[in-house]
Amino acid sequence: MEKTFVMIKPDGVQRNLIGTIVERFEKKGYQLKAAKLMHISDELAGEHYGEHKGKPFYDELVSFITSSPVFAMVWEGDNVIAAARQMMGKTNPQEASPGTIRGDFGISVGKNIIHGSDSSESAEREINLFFDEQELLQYDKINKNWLY
Ligand SMILES: Nc1ncnc2c1ncn2[C@@H]1O[C@H](COP(=O)(O)OP(=O)(O)OP(=O)(O)O)[C@@H](O)[C@H]1O
Repeated sequence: MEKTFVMIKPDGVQRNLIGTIVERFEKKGYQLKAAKLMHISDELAGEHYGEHKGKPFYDELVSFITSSPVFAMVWEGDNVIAAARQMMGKTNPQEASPGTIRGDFGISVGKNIIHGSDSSESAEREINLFFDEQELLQYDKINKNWLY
């Protein structure tokens, strides 16, 4: 089963959008494997956004993502990496379609509410950056107690 890393950025947390976003994923049938409200260190921000080092918006990106807590999650399900990107919408909220998370709530390309892994390689890398293996719920091991 595929897994992806999704993170509600400081603007989404501050605007009380955690519940709305989690609900959108649950309604699509994806399962939450792990979640935590956390503060990103400069070091973790540098690792997470390493591919953008040297770009004109890099400093602004790191200072924003470390400015106040984010809500980090791991979601599991068929095709969840591509599905999450589709649910998020285009990077620039002005170009994102209505009905997508960024289209409905994003303000600017910097304050665009949410991050989601863009490939299976980045999903694995990002999940390992933010979570320890034992933080991920193993549904197959708890299935006997699962009610629905
Ligand atoms: N021109 C820009 N000015 C300001 N911020 C930008 C700009 N381009 C990208 N960003 C920020 O950097 C993040 C990473 O950029 P990237 O091109 O990887 O977009 P993305 O893959 O859609 O976003 P994310 O990686 O957050 O899911 C974007 O989500 C956005 O917040």
